Amino acid sequence: MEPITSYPQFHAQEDKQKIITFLWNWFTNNGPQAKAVIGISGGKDSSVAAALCVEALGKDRVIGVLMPNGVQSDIDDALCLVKHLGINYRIVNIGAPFKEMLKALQYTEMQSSNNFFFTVTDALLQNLAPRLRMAALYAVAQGIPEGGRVINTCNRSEDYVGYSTKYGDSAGDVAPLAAYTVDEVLSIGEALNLPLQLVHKAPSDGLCGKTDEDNLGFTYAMLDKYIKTGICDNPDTKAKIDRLHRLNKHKLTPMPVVER
Ligand SMILES: Nc1ncnc2c1ncn2[C@@H]1O[C@H](COP(=O)(O)OP(=O)(O)OC[C@H]2O[C@@H]([n+]3cccc(C(=O)O)c3)[C@H](O)[C@@H]2O)[C@@H](O)[C@H]1O
Ligand SMILES: Nc1ncnc2c1ncn2[C@@H]1O[C@H](COP(=O)(O)OP(=O)(O)OP(=O)(O)O)[C@@H](O)[C@H]1O
Repeated sequence: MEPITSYPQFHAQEDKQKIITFLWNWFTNNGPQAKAVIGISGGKDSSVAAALCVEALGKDRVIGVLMPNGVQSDIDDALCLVKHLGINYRIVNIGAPFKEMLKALQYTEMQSSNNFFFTVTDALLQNLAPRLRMAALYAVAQGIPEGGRVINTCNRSEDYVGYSTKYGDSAGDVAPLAAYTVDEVLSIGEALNLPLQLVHKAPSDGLCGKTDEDNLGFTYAMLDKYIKTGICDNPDTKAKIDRLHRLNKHKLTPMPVVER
């Protein structure tokens, strides 16, 4: 995905319908009885992705999984969404496994030696919760008698700069939003008549208390414009976006293998 000058036209209603048809076709070919299993954070991406699955498959084939890490201050937003959509949901709290894994890693840190130094960093911990959520989603999908398929909720803007945890929230069986930038996802959310407080909630990783835009150091408006037009008014921001894109390309490509 490079910035492109001939970016595809976008019409919220038409693209909404396009994704719904895509999901219907994908499930028909890859799990005609299967349910869509989706992590519901209460933010816009999971809300929009879940609503699209409901439109494509009907509410009885969509399972919301709420996965607080201990206590989640905005869990009411996730509950609001599942109730708005009328989908079945379960709460799988990742707090205990997170703590146990942290303990095991801290023990590994204590064993650090000159020839194997290891520290439990904030960055490492921030990616641990998304990976535990991925494990929970695949477990739920496998435990459903009809089978489940895990819905990836990443959008094009996040993917462009690698703003996701590899094999964490970047995982999934199908990615309905990956062709759409953040502003387009917002418009699709509005076209789906989702509660505005969810669609317009400031995106945050739910990991370190900062918004995505604080973490990235630029706004999604700037990023979206750059992806669509190749134009970035601020040279420092352009350099930052280009750098993140280059460094994170590995998240979007299949694992390299030896050619024989
Ligand atoms: N060149 C390369 N080729 C192949 N693999 C490469 C690689 N460079 C790193 N790697 C591998 O990738 C790993 C690093 O990737 P990763 O573990 O993902 O970690 P990383 O990219 O460092 O961090 C993920 C970023 O995404 C943000 N995030 C995560 C989850 C959700 C959201 C959200 O708001 O939606 C945001 C998070 O705040 C953080 O800024 C390395 O440890 C290494 O294993
Ligand atoms: N507490 C949670 N419970 C359930 N799923 C979660 C939770 N946190 C994150 N997820 C899942 O991981 C995805 C990425 O989450 P994250 O909060 O990091 O950022 P996001 O890309 O802004 O998504 P969203 O807009 O849905 O919050 C979410 O879309 C959701 O599917």
